Amino acid sequence: MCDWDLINKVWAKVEEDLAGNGQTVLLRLFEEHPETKAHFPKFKGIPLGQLTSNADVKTHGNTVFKALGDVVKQKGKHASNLQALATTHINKHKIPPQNFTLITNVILKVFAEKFPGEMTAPAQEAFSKAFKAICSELEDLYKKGGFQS
Ligand code: HEM
Repeated sequence: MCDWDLINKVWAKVEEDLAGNGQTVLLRLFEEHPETKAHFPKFKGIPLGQLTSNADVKTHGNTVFKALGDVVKQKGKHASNLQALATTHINKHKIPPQNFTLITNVILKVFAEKFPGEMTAPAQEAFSKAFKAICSELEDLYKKGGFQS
């Protein structure tokens, strides 16, 4: 069982600057795992240094975090949210599933740095468990969706 109430408590803090926090995560993902940037038609041709001031990164950060917020607010009943994400990321964006593990690990790290007051040890544990469950459910959906890398 995941402690979704604890996760939602931290998420309320994240929402104080949803776009900015999403932007930080995307930039950190591109910095730590440069191969992930190549999956984004809008960003792949732009050097990382120029992306820090790119408004589209912030807009996409907001899009990603809005969708992730919709997942955490379901408190576990997120099957239809994950199905929608899997469908587009398999068929339209063609993102290999292990990228979800990369981004969720980056999110954990960024939250621990940015929100030390909220990201207590139990909160970190709750996020870690929830993200593992979400990534494993996405992987199952990828298998069912016949993902071809
Ligand atoms: C927390 C995990 C993630 C969430 C919640 C998320 C959410 C979204 C949403 C809501 C969209 C727009 C609607 C759609 O097409 O479904 C989107 C688009 C996209 N996502 Fe994700 N995503 C996640 C992880 C990733 C990862 C790890 C990658 C690649 C490394 C990725 C690559 C893309 C691309 C290329 C697009 C299209 C961007 C464009 O409009 O130019 N996503 N994502």
